[in-house]
Order: sequence, then structure tokens, then C-alpha cells
Amino acid sequence: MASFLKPSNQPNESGPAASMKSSGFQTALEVETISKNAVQDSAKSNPGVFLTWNDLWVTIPNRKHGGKPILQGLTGYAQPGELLAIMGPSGCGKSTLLDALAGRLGSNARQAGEILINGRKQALAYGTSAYVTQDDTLVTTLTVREAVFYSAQLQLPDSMSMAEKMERAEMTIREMGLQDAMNTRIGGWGDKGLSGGQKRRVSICIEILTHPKLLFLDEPTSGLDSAASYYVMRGIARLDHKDGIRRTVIASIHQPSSEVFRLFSNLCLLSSGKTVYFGPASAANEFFALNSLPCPPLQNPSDHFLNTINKDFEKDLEQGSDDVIPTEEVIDTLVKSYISSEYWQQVQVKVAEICKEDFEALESRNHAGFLTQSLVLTKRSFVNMFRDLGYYWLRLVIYVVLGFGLASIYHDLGSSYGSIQARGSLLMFVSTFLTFMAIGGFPSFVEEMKVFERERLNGHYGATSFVIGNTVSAIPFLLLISLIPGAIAYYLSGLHKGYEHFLYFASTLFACLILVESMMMAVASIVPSFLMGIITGAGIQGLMVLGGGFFRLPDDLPKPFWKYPLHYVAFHRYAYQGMFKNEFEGLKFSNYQGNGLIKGEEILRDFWQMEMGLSKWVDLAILLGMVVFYRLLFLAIIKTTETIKPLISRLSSANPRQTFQVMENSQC
Ligand SMILES: Nc1ncnc2c1ncn2[C@@H]1O[C@H](COP(=O)(O)OP(=O)(O)OP(=O)(O)O)[C@@H](O)[C@H]1O
Repeated sequence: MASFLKPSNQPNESGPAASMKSSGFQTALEVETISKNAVQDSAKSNPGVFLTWNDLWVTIPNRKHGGKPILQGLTGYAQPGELLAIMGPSGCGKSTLLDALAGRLGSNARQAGEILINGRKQALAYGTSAYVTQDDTLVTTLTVREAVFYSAQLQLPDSMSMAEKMERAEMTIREMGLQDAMNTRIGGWGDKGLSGGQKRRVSICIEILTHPKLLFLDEPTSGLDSAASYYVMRGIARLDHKDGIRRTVIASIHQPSSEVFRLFSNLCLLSSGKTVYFGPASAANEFFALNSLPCPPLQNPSDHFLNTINKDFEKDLEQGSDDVIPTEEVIDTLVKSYISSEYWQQVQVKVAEICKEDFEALESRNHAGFLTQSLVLTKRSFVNMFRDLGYYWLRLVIYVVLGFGLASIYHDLGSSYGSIQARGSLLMFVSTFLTFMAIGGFPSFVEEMKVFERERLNGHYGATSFVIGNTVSAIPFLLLISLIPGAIAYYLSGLHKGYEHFLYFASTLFACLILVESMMMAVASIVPSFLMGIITGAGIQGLMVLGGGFFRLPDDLPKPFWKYPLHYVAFHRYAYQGMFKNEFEGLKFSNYQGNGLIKGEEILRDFWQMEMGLSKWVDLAILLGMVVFYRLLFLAIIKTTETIKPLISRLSSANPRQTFQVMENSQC
């Protein structure tokens, strides 16, 4: 942030590289020999993960200039038993670098350069790596113990007993210093549970349960006080001593204290996507001093580095002094100095050595089986739905109120001519508005989807287990909603007597509710925000209601679009038909003049223009078929995005370097 005093005019004839030699740094040849031996030993003796990246570029397509460069030709490595810290001002590309290394860049980003795992281009096998994201997306209704234990059941193999999984969960919670909050609910909007820092630690717990060999952490200490930051980082740095696996840890971090800084093995300092320094964290001070930017006595070195290269607030500083050089220039000097330094050579040598080494193939770990995952997800989802008042309980209360509202408006319908219209309106309201209200659970569902996205990206389980868990856990609540408010409206208004008629009515209501939920899930998996999801879902249902055959009778619907195909695609058509047949078949009503009777079947055919050839059970079967269709559509969408996202990024990773050159030329 601060601009710095120009270095004194003393000529730095020997330059940083020469000074490094004189100050005891190894020459490139020495480094090559030592590093070669170290890599060979390491490759043979431990099953850890070496990660190297060479000339890594990431750009975001931009209409004006062709592409905005986020990372510009980065080279580096991370190796077992070491903690690599990525530091730099906000927006310099720390998270992008982590995402690129973990293979989870957004589909709009273009990537070029080489990222190798143990010297090879390969995907990370299951259980090899874990990624702790910057945002804590957790199931907020669970306690810390439950959240971590459910995760242990999802991730750890079936060969481990429940007791062992519980022990692993509790041990991990203790490692992260959360033992006092074990039974506290995580909490979310309007329900204060854990503090931000404690949530951070729960996120870390969940990802380190499997003891991954490669761990990516995006700002693991944000929201933590300095003592908690230190203990969390120390816990992470020491993880490898616990299970004998030498872990490779890469963490982006904002402003570490001096104690935390001392835990870092290597430091990657970025500014505007360029490397300012990559090398031993302990030597960074030296590098800055060699460039006439020594860390003032008693100042935290990381504060000094970040202040030196942060140009975001430069305008606020006193300008006009000849002694002050702009931060942009300081950064430029550091970037050039780094490129010509021994540190840069060391990195090149190390990367080359790692790539030459013959590593054993990474073995994928066993995880919980499909059945276990589906059962655990069903249980977790049920507990979440049960505890989240907004998911179903609030809706149940509103449905009960509406049930009584319907009962009081349509109380004791009787069999007069007027009751024909009244029965029709009541059934229309139930099959349209009550089912429409199923979108009320959308916000809770979107939260569940966020957790799913994180867990799926980290390979905890697949899309099919999630869809099964979500579907099965919702059934008891939807049955409650169909039966209780349904019975209130049905019996108090005096609809067709007989329990078999009520059961059909409740079954159709249930099918419509689960159908709307399935449809909304498909929408949620496509649209980017929950507000857009609600608007899109409401719009789709609005069109279906209009084409359903009540507001405009089927024969009067305009042929293209409304009748074909919408009338046949809209689930409302089958809901109306089924419910109307269930209601009117077998009943008789007074005619308009009041001097005769009309049969229910005549009303269905002449009044509501229903198709009489098909039984009401066919309508119910079509509704249930639609439920299956929408659930499968939802599954297909999330599975397709899972498959096509990497494809899109691969296709779009044409050549960001060229894009950047084009952009630079166009700016010139
Ligand atoms: N997928 C993307 N689409 C558009 N812009 C992106 C994308 N990913 C990153 N960026 C942009 O790249 C820049 C670097 O983002 P990144 O999140 O990597 O920074 P950071 O150093 O982690 O920041 P912070 O410390 O504030 O989290 C930002 O300007 C960001 O807006």
C-alpha cells in the first residue's frame, strides 16, 4: 500500500544474485545436486505428492480486450512435508492459482501452461487431495460433531467401523480446537451458532478427515484471531506427523502473524498475477533487503511485504515528493529482480528435477460405498429438513391455515347446481396454488445445493446419492402436508365422501408437490441465483396453469403452443383431470332449473371437457411418471455439468498467452 523511499544512490554493482552468494546462498549447481538427492530420496521413501507448475497462465475472456490476465506465467512447486503459502494483496490471483492447481477453475477461465502431479499430467485420485474453500458452505442445522461425523461416514471406507469413524471425527475436531463447540449447531441466517472462525475450522475438519496427501486451503485463517490462526496453521503444518504421510500443503493467506509466517516452508508472493518472490519463506526478508526494501525493525515481515506491493490505496498517500516512487515501479523492480535471482533458478532446477523423477502411481483410496452414501445423505437431509423451520414446517402451518380457509369458504358444498362450479374451483385451487407454494422451500434447497456442490467437487460422493438422499428424505414431509391440510380442506368442505376418494385426492396432491419440487430442483441446477430460480420456476408454472385446461377449456385453447404441446406437457392437466374425475364420477347434481339431476360423468364431459376414455388412475400414473422424469432430468443436469465443465475449460484453454499479447497490443 505504501510507496517507498527511493534506494540510496549507492550502486548495487554486484546485484541481488551476487549478494545472495556472498550471503551464503547456494549456487545453482549446488542447489541442483542437493535438490536432486532430496527429490530422489523423497520419491522413494514417501508416498507424498509433488506438484509443479510451469509458465502457468490464466485469463478470463473479456469482450473489450479479448482476455483479462489473472495469472501471468507462474512457475513453482510444492512438495511433501512442506507448507507453501501464497500471499499477495486482495485480487492478486491467490484463489485463482489454488483453483488452477487443484483443477477446479471456473469454466469461463482459460488456462495454459503445465501442471504436473508427481512429474506427470494426471488427475488426482480419490482421497489424494482436499480443498478447503474460502466460503464456509455447511449444513447449518447440524452440530459440529454431527457435521464432521456425517462427513466421515460419507468419505471413509465401509471397512472402517462406525466407532473408528466417530473416533476419527472427534480427533479431528480436537485437532482444530473445537472440542468446546462439539455440540453447538453451526448456525446460519437468523440462527447464530458458531463464530465465523469456528465455521472455518469446521470446514477444515471436514476436508482433512481422510488424511489427504495434498491439501489446498483458501484463506484458512480468515475470521480467526491471531492465537486461533496460529494453532490452526500449526495443526495443519503438523498434520503429517500424525499418520506418517508427508503432506503437501498449499494455503493462500492474507495477513499472517510473525508466528504463523514462521510455519511456512516456502512463500509465493504475487502481485497482479505475477510472481514477486517464490522461495524459502525465511529468505524473503533477504530478497526485499537486497532490493533496498528492508523490513523495518520490529515489523511483521508479512505486513512489510504486503504493504510494499499493495497499490490499491496508493492515491490516498501523500504524492509529489521526489523521494517517493510509485508502488507500480516498486513491484516492477521486484518482479524483474526475482526473474534474475538465484531464487528463480532454484525453482527452475527444482521443477526440472521433480519432473525427471520416476514416481510410483498415485493410488486412489477407498471411500464409502454407494449404498452407505445414499443412506447417510438421506439421514442427513432428513435431519436438516426436520430442523430447518423454513424447509417444510412453516409451509405445513400455512397449508393448514389455507386448509381451514378453503373449508370455511366451501363449507358443506351439497349437491346444488352451484356446487359444481364451487367443487371445480376448490380442486383447481388445491392442484394449482397449493402445489405452486412448493417453491417456498427453494431457498433452503439452494443452500443444500451449495453444500452438495462443494462436497461433489471434493469428491465426497456423486450426484446420484445426493438425488436419492434428497428425494427419500422429503417424502415423509410431503406426505404430512398432503394428508393433514388435505384432510381439513376435503372433509370440512364436504367433497366426495369415502376414504378411497380422499386417498386419491391426497395422493394427487402429494404427486403434484413432489413434482413441483423436482421441477424446481432442475431449475436450481441451471440458474445461477435463488432469486432467478424462484422467478423462473414461478414463470414456468404460470404458463402450465394457463395451458392446464381450467382457465381456458381444452377445446378452446389456441392450437399452437397452448394446446400442442403445453396442454399435454403441463402437469396441471393430469392433476385437474384426476381430481375432477375422482370428485364428479358417481355423483349427481341438480340441474340449472332445479327440476332434474345431472350426472357427474356428464359434467366432466360437457362442462369441463375432460377425456372420458381414461381412468383417473392413468392421470395419477402420468403424474408419478412426471416426478420420475423431473428427478432424472435434475440428475442428468447435475451430472452433465459435472462432465462438461472440465471439457469446456479444456476447450477454452486455447492459448491465454496469445490473448494477453493481443490485449497488450490493442492497449498500445
Ligand atoms: N472466473 C472468474 N471470472 C471473472 N473474473 C475472475 C474469475 N476468477 C477470478 N477473477 C478475477 O481475478 C482476480 C483475482 O481473483 P482471486 O479470487 O484469485 O484473487 P485473490 O487474490 O484470491 O483475492 P482475495 O484475497 O480478495 O480473495 C479478481 O479480480 C477476480 O475478480
